[in-house]
Amino acid sequence: MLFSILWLSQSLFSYDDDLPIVNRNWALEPRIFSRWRWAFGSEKILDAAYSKYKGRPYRLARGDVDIVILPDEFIGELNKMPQSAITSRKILSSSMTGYLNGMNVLDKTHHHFRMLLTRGTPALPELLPSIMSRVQSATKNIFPHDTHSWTEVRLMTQIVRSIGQVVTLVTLGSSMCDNPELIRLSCEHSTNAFAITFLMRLAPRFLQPILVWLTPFKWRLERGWKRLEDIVVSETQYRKQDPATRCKNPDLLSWMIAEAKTKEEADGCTLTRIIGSVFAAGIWSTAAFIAGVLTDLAAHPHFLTEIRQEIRDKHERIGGNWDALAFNSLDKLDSAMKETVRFAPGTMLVYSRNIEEPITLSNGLQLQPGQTISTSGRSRAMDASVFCSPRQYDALRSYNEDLQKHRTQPFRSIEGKDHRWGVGRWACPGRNLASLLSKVVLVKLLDEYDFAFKTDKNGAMKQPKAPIMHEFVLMSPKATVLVRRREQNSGIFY
Ligand code: HEM
Repeated sequence: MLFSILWLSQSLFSYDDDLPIVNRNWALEPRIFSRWRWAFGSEKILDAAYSKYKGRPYRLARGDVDIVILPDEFIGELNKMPQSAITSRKILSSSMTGYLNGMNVLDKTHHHFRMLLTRGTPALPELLPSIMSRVQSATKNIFPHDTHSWTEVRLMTQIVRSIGQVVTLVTLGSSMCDNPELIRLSCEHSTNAFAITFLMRLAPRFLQPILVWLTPFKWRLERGWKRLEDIVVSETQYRKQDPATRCKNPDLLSWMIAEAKTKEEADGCTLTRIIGSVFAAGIWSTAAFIAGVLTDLAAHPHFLTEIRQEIRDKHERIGGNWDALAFNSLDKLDSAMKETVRFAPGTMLVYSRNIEEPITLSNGLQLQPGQTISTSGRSRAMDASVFCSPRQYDALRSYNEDLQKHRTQPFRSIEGKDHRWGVGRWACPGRNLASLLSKVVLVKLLDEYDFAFKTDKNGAMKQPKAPIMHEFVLMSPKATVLVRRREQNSGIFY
């Protein structure tokens, strides 16, 4: 009898598509085990699955959801599917526990996505001088001036503030982004939203709505949402009274009001949620990425010297007048950026999508509505048949491999061999901003400062590494480095 019940339940909880299942030991295993194994061992799980099933689809039990992980070859045919058949909305928001931190607005709209790409990207040259002046003053205020001794700093804490100000500039405009309260709010918002995701993904879904209130992050986040709503709703009302003149500024809020197609798209509360979600998506990821490039280069001084020289030569050639073209023609720095993101990609699972209509892939695999698919960007980035000696850091890998290709597929491009921005129609809409902004910050910091690491008792350098939790790879807020202003720098002044 017991065996019959077990057999029946096992059959009910199994799939009938014969895909191998990874990270679940038996069909009835409580999902919490998969959650915890994934939270703390995702890198090993993906590596083991890739060596076993390379080139074949498999099903990954993440604990919160079962995801069909597809090999790269299928991305091309999936990209050709209509938007009604495959979408990124729900899975992005549920992976970020949007139902707990308010990012579930991403379920309902793609208005911000369109605006960031179709309005934000073309506006970058116009926005660049404002971005540069904010980075200039933030650097002066945040980083030490002493050229003789080293100061220990929490790298992320410093960089996040600068990035928070620029993302606020792009989302709310120059009239609002210098408000210290708003800068603090944007940074804290991003931190609290991620903290909730990281912690709550450890708990079963039914307990999350209760447990989340036991964390300080939820209370802080809710206070932040309230304050952000006050600011954004009143600003929205003000701009809506006269969109022709008050929505002329190049910022996300203005574009979204001016080009809203429905009443809801221009609603102050919806816009608050969208702005908050863009803070969460853009600030921490960009700051962590910049911190990663700096520490990688500091740990490999021969690359750092070469890249500094490239910056210095460019500075002289352009007579100190940095513009988008100058930033985008730093080939060696661009190559180092690709290499850092290959090791620390923000998220190891990319191209996560929900299936909305039945799809049959060219290998005969049937994808059903309600299923979730993804690809393992991490496995590709560490595949020796894609990247030679993949576990070795080589800042000039892309530059030396094929300079022509490196230039036609720079860091900001979605055409690269790895999937740093995701793939296809729904790849990261902030990629052009993230790339340009990172270069503005890196040019200034690499030229003007030296970075070093503390040593342990054996004298070995302690380079801070981005820890991995769940599928996320992000530099810790507690990571510290030693910083010293360089006596000999090019005097780059934005
Ligand atoms: C180095 C920094 C960044 C990295 C590595 C990064 C990477 C990614 C990735 C991999 C995705 C998922 C794409 C997919 O599923 O195919 C994504 C989504 C997203 N990113 Fe970024 N991103 C960065 C910076 C930014 C910035 C600066 C912004 C905005 C100002 C931004 C806004 C977004 C948004 C809104 C989404 C969700 C898109 C949706 O609703 O479907 N990101 N990002």
